[in-house]
Amino acid sequence: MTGGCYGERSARCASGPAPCYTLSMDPTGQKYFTIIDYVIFALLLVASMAIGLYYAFTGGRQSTTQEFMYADRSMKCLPLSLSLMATFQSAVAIIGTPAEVYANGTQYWFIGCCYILGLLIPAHIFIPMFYRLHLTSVYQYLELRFCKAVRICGTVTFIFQMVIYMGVGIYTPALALNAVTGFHLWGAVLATGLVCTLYTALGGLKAVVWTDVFQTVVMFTGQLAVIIVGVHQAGGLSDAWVKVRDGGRISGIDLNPDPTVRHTFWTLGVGGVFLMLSLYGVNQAQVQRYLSSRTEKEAVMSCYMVFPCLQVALMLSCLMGLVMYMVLYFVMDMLQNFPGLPGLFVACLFSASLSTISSAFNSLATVTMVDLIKPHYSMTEARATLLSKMLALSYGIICVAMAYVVHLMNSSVLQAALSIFGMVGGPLLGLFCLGIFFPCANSIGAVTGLAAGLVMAFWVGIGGFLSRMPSSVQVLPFNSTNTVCCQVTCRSVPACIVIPAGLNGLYSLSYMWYSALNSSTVVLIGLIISFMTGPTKGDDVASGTVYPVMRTAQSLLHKLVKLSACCTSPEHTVRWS
Ligand SMILES: O=C(O)CCCC[C@@H]1SC[C@@H]2NC(=O)N[C@@H]21
Ligand code: NA
Repeated sequence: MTGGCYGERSARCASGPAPCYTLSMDPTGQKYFTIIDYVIFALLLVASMAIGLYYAFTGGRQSTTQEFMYADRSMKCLPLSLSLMATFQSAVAIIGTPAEVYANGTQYWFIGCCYILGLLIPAHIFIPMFYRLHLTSVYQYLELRFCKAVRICGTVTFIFQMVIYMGVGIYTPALALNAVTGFHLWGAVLATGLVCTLYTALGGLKAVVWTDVFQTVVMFTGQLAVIIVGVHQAGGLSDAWVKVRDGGRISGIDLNPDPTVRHTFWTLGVGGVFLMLSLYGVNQAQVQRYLSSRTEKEAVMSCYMVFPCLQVALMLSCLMGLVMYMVLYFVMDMLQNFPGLPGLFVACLFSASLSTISSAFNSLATVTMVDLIKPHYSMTEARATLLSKMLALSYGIICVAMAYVVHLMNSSVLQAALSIFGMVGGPLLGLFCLGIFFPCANSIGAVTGLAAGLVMAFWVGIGGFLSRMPSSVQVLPFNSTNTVCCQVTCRSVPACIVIPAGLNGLYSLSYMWYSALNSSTVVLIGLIISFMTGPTKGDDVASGTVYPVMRTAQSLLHKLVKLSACCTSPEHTVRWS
């Protein structure tokens, strides 16, 4: 955990920029739950389970895949918008964002600017297209536009991305809880994984959406409670503001165009648009929610309504970073005098985690069934539904195993989660953009482009990670290249990786540009290969699978010209006599 201090005041705290809170702790440095905290935490799990069971034994009792995967396409925009927001608002955001704001100031808050285009483009391009194609999975689009091989590549890439992401999602809150309260790490992982797997496998998408709604309420309540108590403890709003301002936490807008600077308005506001498109435009978990809407209009409305939800979530997370100086340690100490509040905050943490990994299980089971199994094996509806439930169960087990992998990785959670999206979500976004905006792109170009995007993603992502590892590597200056040699600390024989100076620029690219870089790589390589192997003819493309960029641009231009003409025509000009 970054920042902050506990135990007796350390030298750094005395002189550090941020005021420190000396927490009275027992020698093991942990705070303990009171009984009411455990009750609140348990209530969250029981309530989530109850919602899952309710949808397992009511309505169609989850007896068809249409109900299990798409809630019989009966969902309304309000629950959907909360569920869309909750799906990618996990414990990583609840813990990582406040820690980010505390450690580096409020620059990260500018990521809110990318939500505008990041939701408008899905609402007006991706959702109408996917909805009118009556897709059963977003990867079915790839078969319609290209061929089955491209669909399978997209599906496998998505599975890879979400399996890693849900490992981070389930591990983060358990680690935080263990670090602060001594709660058994794997006990929390298993409890979360078990409850989540059961209500997802039994209740289907309806259960996932409605538990997301309930968990969002718990999430916001928990964060709000901590902020209110935190401001109160700091002596009220004005004192809190003074502490925060004097602590240098408020950052102005940073317009530095340098793409290697980690967080600027450009990396967050522009690079973030590509991140949002990869999540809210083409990610199966979100597209599945758009497709479960009663009408296309409800789906578009639910996308619009995500905007305020995300802004509130971002504001609460950033305010927590400002008001508290150590997310969990501080919470446990500050709330210690308010029995039940530590439990509420931990319930908030696990609500964020449950609402994310349940969406991951459900979307993974759907694409595995729809894209990988159903096209090859015909089976009765009952068997297909049972198999989907078994798949959700299996992904639950994989998720717990992934938590162990993440445990071994031990990197900063917020950046890890966002980097996964950039490294894997980016190429997928590029693949869909290649199909949707470039009619000339062909299947060979699509597959090659995706492969190039993934290679670029892992090369820059891992290269960047390695070149930033200060502890175990030492950069030895050479004339034109940097040799990065592992010291004896590396388990393997010290290997020397030669990084040409030019590449250093690429490796130090802000992780917030990964989505943009990787999606652009897919489009660029995809187009080059398509032209080299014979571009697709316009009329060979399946109808409804290409967005008419030129026609839309022309009609927009036409409207603008008409608008400006009518405003400047004589009968319309106001005479100022
Ligand atoms: O799982 C998490 O909470 C971390 C990933 C956040 C994904 C993106 S960041 C921009 C947008 N705002 C959110 O709260 N989630 C998405
Ligand atoms: Na969530």
